Amino acid sequence: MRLALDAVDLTLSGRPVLSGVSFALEAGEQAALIGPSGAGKTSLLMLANTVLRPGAGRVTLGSANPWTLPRARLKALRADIGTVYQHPPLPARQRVAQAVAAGRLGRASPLASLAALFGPRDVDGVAATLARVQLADKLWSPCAELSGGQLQRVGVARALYQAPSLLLADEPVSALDPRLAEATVALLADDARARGATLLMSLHSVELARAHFPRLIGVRAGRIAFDLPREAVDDALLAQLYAGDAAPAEPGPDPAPPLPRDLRC
Ligand SMILES: Nc1ncnc2c1ncn2[C@@H]1O[C@H](COP(=O)(O)OP(=O)(O)OP(=O)(O)O)[C@@H](O)[C@H]1O
Repeated sequence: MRLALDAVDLTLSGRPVLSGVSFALEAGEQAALIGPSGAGKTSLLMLANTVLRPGAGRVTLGSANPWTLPRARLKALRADIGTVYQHPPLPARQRVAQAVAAGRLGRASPLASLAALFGPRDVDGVAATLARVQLADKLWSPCAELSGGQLQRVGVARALYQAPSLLLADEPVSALDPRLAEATVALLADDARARGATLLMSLHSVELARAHFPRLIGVRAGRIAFDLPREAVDDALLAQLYAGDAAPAEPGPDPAPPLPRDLRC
C-alpha cells in the first residue's frame, strides 16, 4: 500500500507536534524513521495508521484520503494496516494465542469476532507465527506472565499474523536484547519484502536502521530533517539530527505510559 503525507501539520493538546511533513513510500518500499526522543516519530506513525487526524495537509493511503471515506471503507482500510506498538496494548488476562489471533479480527465478521472471544480457531497458524518470534512455548500463557520483551514479540507476531499491506512499527525492539532485536527487525523486513508490503519503522538504533533499511527518514522537532538513501546518511548528518540530545540509544528496557483505552485489543 502506498503511503503519502503532504504538508501535514499536527497539533496535540494545543501544541504543534508536526509541521509541514511530506514524504511518500511507494507500495512495497521500506524506510526507517530515526530522530531524537520527542521528535515526532510516534505521532507520524499514528497519522499513517489513522489513529490521529492531521490538522492540515493530507495523508494518502493507497489512493484514498482516509478521512473522506465512508465508515465501511475506512474500516476495511484500517484492517489492512498493521501497527507494532512499542508497548503492545495487551490486556493482562488475555492469552497470547488470542492476542496474536486478534491481528485478523479487523477482517472478521461480527459473528467470527464474537466466537474468537472463546479462543482462536486457527491455533496452528497462531502457533506457527509465535514460533517465528521464538515464543512457541507461550501460546497459552496470559499476557500478564510475559516480560516486556516477550510482550513486544507478541505484538510483532500479531502483526505478522495480520499480514497487512502497510506495516508500521514504533520502536518494536526497544525492550529486546541486541541479538533478538537484530533478528526481529530482520524478520519484519523480510516478511514485508516477501509479501510486497510497505514497511515504515521507527528505531532508536541508527545501527539497526542502517543495517536493514535502504532509506532513512530523519525527524527532528516535528519536521523532516532528511530523507535519504542510507549511504547518504553520514556522521555529520546524524550529529545534526541528534544535536543537543543524548547520543541515539541502542535498544534497552523503556517503560512508558500505555495507549488510550480505545486502542486496546
Ligand atoms: N497527547 C499529547 N499532547 C501533547 N503533546 C504530545 C502528546 N503526545 C505527544 N506529544 C508531544 O509530541 C512530541 C512528539 O512526541 P512523539 O511521541 O511523537 O515523539 P517520538 O519521536 O516518538 O519520541 P520517542 O522517541 O521518545 O518515542 C513530544 O514533544 C511529545 O511531548
